[in-house]
Amino acid sequence: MPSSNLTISGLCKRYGDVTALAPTDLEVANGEFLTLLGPSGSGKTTLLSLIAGLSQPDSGTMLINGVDVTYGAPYERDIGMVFQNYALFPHMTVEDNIAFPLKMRGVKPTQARQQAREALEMVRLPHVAQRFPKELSGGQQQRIALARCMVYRPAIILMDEPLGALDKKLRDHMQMEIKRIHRELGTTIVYVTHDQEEAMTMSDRICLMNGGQIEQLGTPADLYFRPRTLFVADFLGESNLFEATVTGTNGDGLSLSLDGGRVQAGAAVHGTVPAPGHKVRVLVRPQNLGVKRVEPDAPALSAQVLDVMITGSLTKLYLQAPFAGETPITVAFPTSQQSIRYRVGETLSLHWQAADAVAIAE
Ligand SMILES: Nc1ncnc2c1ncn2[C@@H]1O[C@H](COP(=O)(O)OP(=O)(O)OP(=O)(O)O)[C@@H](O)[C@H]1O
Repeated sequence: MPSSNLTISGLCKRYGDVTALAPTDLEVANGEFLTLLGPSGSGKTTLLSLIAGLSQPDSGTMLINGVDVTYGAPYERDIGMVFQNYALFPHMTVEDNIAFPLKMRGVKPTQARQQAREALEMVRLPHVAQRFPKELSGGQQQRIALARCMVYRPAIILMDEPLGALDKKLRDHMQMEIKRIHRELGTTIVYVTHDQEEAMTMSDRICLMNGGQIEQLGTPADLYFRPRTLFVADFLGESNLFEATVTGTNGDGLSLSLDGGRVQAGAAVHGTVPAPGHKVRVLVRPQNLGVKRVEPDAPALSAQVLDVMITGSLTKLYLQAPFAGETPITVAFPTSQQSIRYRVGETLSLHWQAADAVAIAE
């Protein structure tokens, strides 16, 4: 495991009665791409501002490469920042914009120019060196902002919704560009977004925040397939949640009864194992849920088809059943000849592999 270059212990921030960040511990490894993800008001920007030194904590400590910077000024921390509004200097050329932080650090002009050109190569825009920011597209300006930030090789780059102002196509492209640059530079990146797909695509680990606290910290796959709470299950991707009662343990998983005890099924469990008799919710992702025509007299978890949507390569069925509550159940599978045979109103039985389902204690 690479050494940790950001260590946060008990960091806390209040604004009057509002706890923007409850006491929080977080370690970010050297070279890691960590994303702070969460709904509006969950504390992402508060945590990022504390790391940047743009605001001061009420308590706790923060080390960057082992140096205590808890109350240090932003310029005393070895960090760079990229924001949604590119904040380039409008009266300077692209090259001068990028060379600026180097000149501020006392690098000689010829050396600064050389490094600025290398940074422009890195973001694949060497031909715009003599243009002014207003002569660039939004995506180009954001790449220049990134080049200006990485040119002095900070230990950590902080990015606050850097792609928020770009349209979807450009955002997808810039996600790949940022990932490539991250791979090539090996710098630690702490990235803020409220877009779960962006977080899943880009991160080594996601720190999912809720109400000023870390709800779950782990790899995208951890959070997607092994959520610890209903909030995590619901926040990341489409989810089906079924009410069930624990009937026993079964290796790494649980045996469950669903639909008022009519059907038995299995599910994996993470963390504390709920005792028999406890109510849980079973999470099954749409692509892990199978459907069959109901066989007469066979016990089945049955649901009624509400809608059939063939969206090109993927078919989605929406169904309803009492054990799923008000929310329609979603089943997704590759489109085939079978897709057009499902009928609205017909009853189907649902099934899944125990390893593809997760029981979450309520
Ligand atoms: N300067 C401030 N004064 C008072 N309350 C604040 C201040 N800054 C943040 N808060 C409050 O702290 C909480 C966390 O806010 P924060 O901006 O960190 O959330 P966020 O997850 O970044 O949200 P968003 O995605 O909307 O930017 C919110 O309840 C917010 O209203």
